[in-house]
Amino acid sequence: MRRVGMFGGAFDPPHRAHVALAGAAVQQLALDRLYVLPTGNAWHKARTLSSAGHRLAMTRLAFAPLPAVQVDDRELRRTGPTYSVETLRELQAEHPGALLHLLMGEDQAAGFTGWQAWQEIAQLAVLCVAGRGAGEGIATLRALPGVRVQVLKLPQMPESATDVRARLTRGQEIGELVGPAVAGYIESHHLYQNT
Ligand SMILES: Nc1ncnc2c1ncn2[C@@H]1O[C@H](COP(=O)(O)OP(=O)(O)OP(=O)(O)O)[C@@H](O)[C@H]1O
Ligand SMILES: O=C(O)c1ccc[n+]([C@@H]2O[C@H](COP(=O)([O-])O)[C@@H](O)[C@H]2O)c1
Repeated sequence: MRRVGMFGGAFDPPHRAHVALAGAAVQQLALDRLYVLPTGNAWHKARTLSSAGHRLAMTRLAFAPLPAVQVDDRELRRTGPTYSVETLRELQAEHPGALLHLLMGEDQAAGFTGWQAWQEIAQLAVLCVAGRGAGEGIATLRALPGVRVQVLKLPQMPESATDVRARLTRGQEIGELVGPAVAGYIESHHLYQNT
């Protein structure tokens, strides 16, 4: 296993931009495996996330069409705040010699120096960014010494989990945003009715 990716997120819920980003990364970075990890304790987010069980189930459904993806629940099982550096250390130990790639959207790139041990993350992995704005996040990363940055070629994608949740509270359709499997799960479990 020579090229390994990591893509973390709240996935509350996962939507089509997440899957498009993952698919583009597998192809453009020639990843042998991409670990997709729902976040356990998202210390950096203000709102309380949906339960780990629901987010894990939806993440499995959303990424099922991508054979290189392995949905991994280790961050959900870990106690304390979720730090990506811990996961990258584990992946490095599990795949000695592999080139690690950390995937993120540009909004996360913009705040990267606020991440726990970001310098170590930059040593452990190539940062692979999908545009989600005017380019400031990518410029921020490129200005950091010792950071390897790769920009994924993708059209700008307007989807956000915030928008999906807002639509659900208004009783609007979300199938186009999340795909039929996740939409069916949300409907059958009555999720996001009051968020
Ligand atoms: N439309 C998008 N374009 C590019 N990257 C995205 C997009 N949506 C999410 N991402 C990236 O996917 C990762 C996980 O995102 P997350 O699960 O927080 O979804 P979100 O849509 O940003 O959620 P929320 O609206 O609740 O903040 C992050 O790195 C984020 O930048
Ligand atoms: O490790 C950190 O300090 C850190 C700080 C902010 C975000 N992250 C990770 O970045 C990923 C995307 O975060 P989010 O908020 O867009 O879901 C998710 O896996 C988070 O755990 C990680």
